[in-house]
Amino acid sequence: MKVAVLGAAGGIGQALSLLLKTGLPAGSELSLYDVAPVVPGVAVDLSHIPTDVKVAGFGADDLNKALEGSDIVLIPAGMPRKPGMDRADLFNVNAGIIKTLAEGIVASCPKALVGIITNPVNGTVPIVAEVFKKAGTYDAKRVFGITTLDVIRSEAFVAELKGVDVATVKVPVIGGHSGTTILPLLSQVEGVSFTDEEVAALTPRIQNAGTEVVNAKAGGGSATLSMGAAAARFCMSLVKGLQGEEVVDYAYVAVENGDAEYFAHPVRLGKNGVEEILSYGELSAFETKAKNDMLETLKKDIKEGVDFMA
Ligand SMILES: NC(=O)C1=CN([C@@H]2O[C@H](COP(=O)(O)OP(=O)(O)OC[C@H]3O[C@@H](n4cnc5c(N)ncnc54)[C@H](O)[C@@H]3O)[C@@H](O)[C@H]2O)C=CC1
Ligand SMILES: O=C([O-])CC(=O)C(=O)O
Repeated sequence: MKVAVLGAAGGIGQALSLLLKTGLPAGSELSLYDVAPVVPGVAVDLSHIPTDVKVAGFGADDLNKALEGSDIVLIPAGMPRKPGMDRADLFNVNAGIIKTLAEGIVASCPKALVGIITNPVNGTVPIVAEVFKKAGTYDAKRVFGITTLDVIRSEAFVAELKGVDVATVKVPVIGGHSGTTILPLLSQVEGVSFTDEEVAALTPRIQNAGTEVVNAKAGGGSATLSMGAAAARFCMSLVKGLQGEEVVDYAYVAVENGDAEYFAHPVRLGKNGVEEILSYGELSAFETKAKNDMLETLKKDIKEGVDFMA
């Protein structure tokens, strides 16, 4: 199994790479790529951890070498937010970065499963899909926007609020990955119930959790450690799927006849990436309204990504 991390020298990239060095199956290869000159050092540093995962670092000119033969490519490359910015404000800077990296994937590992972390995820995922379509290598089953951070935050906040063991909490989160497009389905959380007031307070807390971190870091970036943990967890789901295990996880994927062209759903993962897009089930009246209210924003975000490549 070869996993490439593009943007590996950044805040997310380093945390994620550490978790993959200690968590990938024995015999795996971890390929670290970044334009920052520190990346070979990150690889050397990680290589001193005694696990059976081989690490190599690749600088700016070696994207193709970094990607060659990759089964999974995770992309946390690009600029993070500062206080006062929305994720959408990152589009102009990050769209070009994502396009270049997607072109590298076309050239070097067109069959890889690709997990996109770079914001705004609502728009960067369509860019990657459009690059692959242009090249004739697009397979909707292999392209994922990673929304796992919304899921793990929901688990943490629900466990905290209800005083239950966090290991037992499962919270479906659908939609997109910014503001109101993030829709946690609290009505479907098993074993606990919420008052209307709790739903009305917890839903926006989950939706604004990224901003909570951005403000607390006071200009020093956005979530990196929790995102590293989230991306590592999602990567392990992809790995298990590739190894033939049946896994269900949440991700922002292309859906036919869905709420929008891309929408986070529960998906059954397997050897080809998405084996099946599962229904998100029944929504409460609160969730139905929240979903209907956010679709215009989500569709606009998606269109921005598609138009960038037109
Ligand atoms: N999907 C999600 O839930 C989340 C997404 N993010 C997003 O992830 C991205 C990265 O965030 P951080 O790691 O905090 O930023 P960072 O600034 O710490 O790291 C970004 C890295 O990307 C590298 N980079 C820039 N252009 C590149 C290129 N063309 N090729 C390869 N590497 C390149 C930089 O050199 C840097 O090392 C941001 O866009 C942020 O908004 C952040 C948190 C959660
Ligand atoms: O809020 C941000 O800019 C980073 C992010 O996507 C998150 O933490 O969910």
